[in-house]
Amino acid sequence: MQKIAIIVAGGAGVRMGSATPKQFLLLHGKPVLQYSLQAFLDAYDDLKIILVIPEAHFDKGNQIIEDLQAAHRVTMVNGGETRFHSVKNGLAQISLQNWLIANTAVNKSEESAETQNAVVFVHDGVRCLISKELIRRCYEQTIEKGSAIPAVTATDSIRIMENGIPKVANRDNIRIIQTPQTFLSNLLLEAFAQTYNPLFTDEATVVEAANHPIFLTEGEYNNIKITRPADLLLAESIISGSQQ
Ligand SMILES: Nc1ccn([C@@H]2O[C@H](COP(=O)(O)OP(=O)(O)OP(=O)(O)O)[C@@H](O)[C@H]2O)c(=O)n1
Ligand SMILES: C[C@](O)(CO)[C@H](O)COP(=O)(O)O
Repeated sequence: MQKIAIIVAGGAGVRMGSATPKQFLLLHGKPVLQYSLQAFLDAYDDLKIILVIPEAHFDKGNQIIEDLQAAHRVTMVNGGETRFHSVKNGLAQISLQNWLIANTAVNKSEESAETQNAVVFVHDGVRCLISKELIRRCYEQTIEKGSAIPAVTATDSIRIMENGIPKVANRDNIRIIQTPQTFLSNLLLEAFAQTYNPLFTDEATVVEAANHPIFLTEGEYNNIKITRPADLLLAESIISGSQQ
């Protein structure tokens, strides 16, 4: 089935506190975002990427695409006000490019076009340690169940605040959610037609709000989201370890 990855890198990186948005900071001499793109390009030869970044940084995006020699596989679009709006901009590109239309004309007088399903991955550009194995696991499960949301179990003790009181939670029941959140395109396109709700923190919440179940799959502890300066140091040391 057709494979499309929407890599969202449209944020400002406020928590990182750096003038350059974190997706463009260097990790062992290469931008964080470059690692994320590379993993998807390597996972499947026939996968296309929609890269969502702020228009003001298109020059940086173009440089990354050139360094990866991937201009024929990557389309760049502008970011939105929130992550939800950035994903929506990416999804709009799928329709604009007619990627889901298969021409099934039997003869010229009876031309008809059929909409096909694709597998769409939505990935945080700043989860730069994503593995090919996880991408492939998400693809396989999506074909089988319609979605794949990577998740890992909690390793810290967890408490939930209830009216200001920290109540202990059974951490065995907690799952920490990652990306790539992966869906059949018809499910995702329908869900993203909804009006924005601030409770939409990821694609799974959007799809559930459209009354569709979502299915978790095993995530990876190394698949961290670069959010604060310490995450950058951790990623650097994980990459150093994997190169030895
Ligand atoms: N309007 C937005 C906001 C976020 N993102 C992307 O969504 C991913 C996860 O978001 P987060 O870590 O929150 O990134 P920022 O919004 O940049 O960080 P912060 O909240 O600290 O400003 C990142 O790859 C980010 O670039 C996006 O594409 N468009
Ligand atoms: C999508 C996500 O990475 C799943 O864990 C997360 O919800 C993004 O949150 P952020 O606050 O926008 O970084």
